[in-house]
Amino acid sequence: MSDFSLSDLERIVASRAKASPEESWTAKLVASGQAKAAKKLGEEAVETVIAAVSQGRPELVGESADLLYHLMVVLNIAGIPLEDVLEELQRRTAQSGLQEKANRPS
Ligand SMILES: N=c1c2ncn([C@@H]3O[C@H](COP(=O)(O)OP(=O)(O)OP(=O)(O)O)[C@@H](O)[C@H]3O)c2ncn1[C@@H]1O[C@H](COP(=O)(O)O)[C@@H](O)[C@H]1O
Repeated sequence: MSDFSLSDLERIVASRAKASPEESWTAKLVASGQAKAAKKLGEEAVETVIAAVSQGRPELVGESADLLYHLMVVLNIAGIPLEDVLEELQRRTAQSGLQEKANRPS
């Protein structure tokens, strides 16, 4: 069981965002702006989908790691703490996803 958490990744991303773009992918991505970082996140999402439907377990694990890392970069650029996302997920535990879908205004 890994003791590495998304909070650890959030801290690493925040710290590396301040590094030089020549020595850090995170800094390079942050310097390139939200449009580029979000596009990269989208690519990683597609690669994760491909891994889920047509590749093996190691590929899905690897692409999922890329996806979560790039999501952390996008959240960092937007100034949204991981805590806000976790709070939203916690709020949603009050009802099932099917209930929420059924109660949406049409
Ligand atoms: N978890 C990651 C992580 N996952 C993926 N990547 C990088 O994301 C980049 C894009 O990944 P791809 O596989 O899509 O590579 P690619 O398709 O060749 O990329 P391009 O064609 O778009 O250039 C690669 O350079 C990967 O190394 C990551 N870069 C950094 N981290 C974490 O951030 C820390 C700091 O990294 P730096 O900011 O580079 O110092 C690392 O120690 C890790 O903890």
